[in-house]
Amino acid sequence: MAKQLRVLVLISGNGSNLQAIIDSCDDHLQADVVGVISNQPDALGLQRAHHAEIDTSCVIARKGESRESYDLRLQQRIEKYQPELIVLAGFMRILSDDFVSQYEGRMINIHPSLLPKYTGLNTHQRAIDAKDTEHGASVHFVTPQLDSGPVILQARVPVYAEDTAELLTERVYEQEHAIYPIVVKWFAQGRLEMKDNLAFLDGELIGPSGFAPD
Ligand SMILES: Nc1nc2c(c(=O)[nH]1)N[C@@H](CN(C=O)c1ccc(C(=O)N[C@@H](CCC(=O)O)C(=O)O)cc1)CN2
Ligand SMILES: NCC(=O)N[C@@H]1O[C@H](COP(=O)([O-])[O-])[C@@H](O)[C@H]1O
Repeated sequence: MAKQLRVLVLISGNGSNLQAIIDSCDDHLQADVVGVISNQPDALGLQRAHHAEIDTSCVIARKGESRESYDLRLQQRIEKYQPELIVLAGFMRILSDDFVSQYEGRMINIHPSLLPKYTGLNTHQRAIDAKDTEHGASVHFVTPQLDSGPVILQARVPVYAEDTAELLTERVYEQEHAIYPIVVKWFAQGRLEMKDNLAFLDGELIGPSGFAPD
């Protein structure tokens, strides 16, 4: 069997993106999810990991705990898994600069918007309120500035006049579940890297809207 990339997934909730990555892990993806860490003990994603016989762990914020203190505990837990790639999959905590610097270039996130539009939260409702006709999802490298790391791959969906945030969320989810495993595979194949806050696939610079096939 080809060498499998050691992937650690951080979650906070449902875990549908985690599930998409688990479902795509085989020789084809050349990656193994070696662990799942949640900051929420009741995250459904933990049950998904357990069902897939993947080791799980929780790092729960303590009352009044500083961001840096939490992140140090998170880092200590992460190191037990010796991951080669860290995948944020609905991980709903802003990570401190020191933490990000430890993993920059081997930590990715999926965000439910066409970055750089709509960083932060509540992206689907914001797109509807703005009467956008297009929305989507972005996979990007994680950098200290929130949702501002170099974009790797995007997927676009139409926004309809009658859309609710729930309808749009489901439409975006379908695309998220398609693109995240692709990016994990690219990383597993050694084709993806981040240099000088830019993303490269096969040595070619990836543009601001992500990889665009010829
Ligand atoms: N330093 C970075 N940290 C994180 C990044 C990043 O690019 N750089 N990506 C985010 C993921 N994310 C959106 O994709 C995101 C997660 C969380 C928040 C946020 O405002 N969190 C609040 C708490 C919100 C809550 O508990 O519901 C907070 O941490 O204070 C915004 C965007 C992951 N981290
Ligand atoms: N800013 C981070 C953020 O909003 N991420 C979003 O959280 C959801 C997690 O769903 P999941 O737990 O079912 O994968 C996904 O839609 C992801 O794009």
